[in-house]
Amino acid sequence: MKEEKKASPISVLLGWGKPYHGKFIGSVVLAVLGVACQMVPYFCVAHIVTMMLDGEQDFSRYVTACMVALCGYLGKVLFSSLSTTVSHTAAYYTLRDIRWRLTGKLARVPMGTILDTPSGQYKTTIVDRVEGMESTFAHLIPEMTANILVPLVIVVYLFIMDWRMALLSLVTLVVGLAVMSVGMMSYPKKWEGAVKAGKDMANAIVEYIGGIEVVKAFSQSAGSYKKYSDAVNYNANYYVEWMRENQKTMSAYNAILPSVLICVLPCGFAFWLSGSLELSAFLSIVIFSLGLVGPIMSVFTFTDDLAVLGTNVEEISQLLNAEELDHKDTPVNLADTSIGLDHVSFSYDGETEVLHDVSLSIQPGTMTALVGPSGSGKSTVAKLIAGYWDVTSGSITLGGHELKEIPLSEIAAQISYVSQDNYLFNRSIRENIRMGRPDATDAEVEQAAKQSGCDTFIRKLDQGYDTVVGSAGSHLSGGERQRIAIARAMLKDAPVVILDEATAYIDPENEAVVQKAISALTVGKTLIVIAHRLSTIIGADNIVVVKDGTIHAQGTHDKLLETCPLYRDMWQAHIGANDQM
Ligand SMILES: Nc1ncnc2c1ncn2[C@@H]1O[C@H](COP(=O)(O)OP(=O)(O)OP(=O)(O)O)[C@@H](O)[C@H]1O
Repeated sequence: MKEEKKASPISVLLGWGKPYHGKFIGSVVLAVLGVACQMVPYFCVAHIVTMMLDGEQDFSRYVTACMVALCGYLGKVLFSSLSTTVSHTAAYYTLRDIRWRLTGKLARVPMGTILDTPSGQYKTTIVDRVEGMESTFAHLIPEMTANILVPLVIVVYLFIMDWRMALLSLVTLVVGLAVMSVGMMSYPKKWEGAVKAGKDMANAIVEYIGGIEVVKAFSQSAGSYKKYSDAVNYNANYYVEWMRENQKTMSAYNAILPSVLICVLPCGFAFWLSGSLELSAFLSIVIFSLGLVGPIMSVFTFTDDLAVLGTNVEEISQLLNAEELDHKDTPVNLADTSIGLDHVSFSYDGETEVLHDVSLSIQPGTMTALVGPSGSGKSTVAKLIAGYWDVTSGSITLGGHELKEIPLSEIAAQISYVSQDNYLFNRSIRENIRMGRPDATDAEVEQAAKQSGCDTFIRKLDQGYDTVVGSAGSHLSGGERQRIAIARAMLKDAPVVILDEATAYIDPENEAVVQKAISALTVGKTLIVIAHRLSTIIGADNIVVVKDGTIHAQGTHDKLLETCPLYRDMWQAHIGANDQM
C-alpha cells in the first residue's frame, strides 16, 4: 500500500487498470495505425505538388494519389474510432473496479472514520474523482501516444528534407510550449484549491439537504444558510478568478503555437530565392509543417487531465489506503457466544478517552443490560463488541477468540445490532426486511414482520410489502422503522443480539407487541440491551451501571437497588416519571 502512495500518479493509474492492460495496449496499437494513416494524405499532397512542378501529364497518377490520400483518411477514421471504442470499454471497466474497491473499503474501515467524514466527500471521491479519470484512461493513453508520434515522424521527415526548415518549423512550437509551461506551473496548486472548493461545496450541499427540515421549520432560505451559500459563492469566484489569471497565457499560447508559417514561409522564400531550396521541397515542407499543429494542439488538451491526475489519484488512494479494522481473514470456530472485555480503553479521536479500563464478562444465553447517564459510554461498549471500532487498548473476546482474530463477516453473522436509528434503504419493505437473510422466502419475511408487530401496518399501505420506504425510510414513522429493523434482526436470527435503545420510538400501543417480539427474538440468545426505560430490563441476569466511561457497579436489579445509590436514583427517577405519565 505504501508503495502505491510513493509511486507516480501515472503508474498508480496503470496499476488500477492492470486487468485491462491488453485492451489498453490494443487501443494504443489501433491509435498508432490511425496516425500512420493520418500521415498518408500529407505525403500524397506533397507528392501531387512535386508531380505538378515536374510537369507530370499522366492524369491517372494524380487520381491514384488522391485515392491513396482518401484511403489514408478513411483508415485514420476507422482505426481511431476502433481505438476509442476499445479504450473507453477498458476505461469504464477500470472505473467500475476502482468504485468496487472503494465501496468494499468502506466496509472495512472503522465506523469512526466514516462518521467523521462528511458523506458529500465520499460521494465526490467515489463518483466525481473516479469519473474524472475516465477521459485520462480512455483518451490520454492511446491518443496522447498517437498525437506525440505524428509530429515526431513529421519532424524526422522534415530534417531529412532540409534541416534548416525543420528547425524553423519548430520555433513557434517551442515558444508556444514555453509560454504554456509558465502558465501550467501553478496549475496543480490551483487545481488542488478547486478540488477543495468543490468538496466544501458538496459537503455543504449534502448537509443543507440533510438538514432541510430544520431549515424549513425555522424559515431559513438557501441564502441564509450561510455555510452553503458561502461555499457556492466561493466555488464560483474561485473559478472566475482562476480563469482571469490564465487568460493572458492561454491567449498567447493559442496565438503563437499554431502560427508555424510565420518562420517557415519568409525563410523558405529566402532559401528558394537563393537557390538553396527546391520549390517542390519548399511546398512539401509548408504542407508538412501545417500537419504538425493539429496533433500538438491535441496533446495540449490533455495537459488539463495530466495536471489534475495527481490530485484525483491522491484522493482516491487516500481512501483506498485508509487504515482498516485490524481483523484476520481466516474463519475461526467459536466455542460459544460468551463475550469478554478485558481492561478495554477506547478513544474515538485518539485524544479523548471515553472508556477507561473496562472489564466485563457476558455469559452465553444471558441478558445483560447496560444502564447509566447519557454520554457515559453504553453505546460505545456495545459498538466495540459489535466490531464497529478497534479498541485502543485491552481486548474483547467472542466465543473465546479475540475479536481481531475473527473475520469481520463472521462477527457480522454472529451479532445483530438493532439501534434506535437503523437505516432503511430506499427499497420495498420486503427487501429491507430480507436484508437480515437474503435467501429468506416471502413467507419467512412476512412471518418475521408479524412477530415484530409490523404486519398490520404494512398491509394497510397501498403497496403492502412492496411499498418503497423512501430515502432512509422517510415515508415511515420512527416507530414503524424500528419495528422493521427488529423484523430484519429476527430474520437474521444471530446468536448475539444487541438492542441499543431499540424500542425508543415505539408508541405505548405497540410496545407490548414489540416487547413480545423481542422476547421471541432473544430466546436462548446472548442479549445485550441498552434501555433508558429501566422497567424493560429489571429481569436482566446482569445489569451493568456505566458511569463516566467506567463500570460503576453491576448485579441484578434487586442487588443494585440495595448496593448502588446511582442505580437507586435512576430507578426512582424512572418510576417517578412513569407515575407522572
Ligand atoms: N462517533 C463519535 N465520535 C466522537 N465521540 C463520540 C462518538 N460517539 C460518541 N462519542 C462520545 O463518547 C462518549 C460516550 O458516548 P456513548 O454514545 O457511548 O454514550 P451513551 O452512554 O450511549 O449515551 P446515550 O445514553 O445518550 O446514548 C460521549 O462523550 C460521546 O460524546
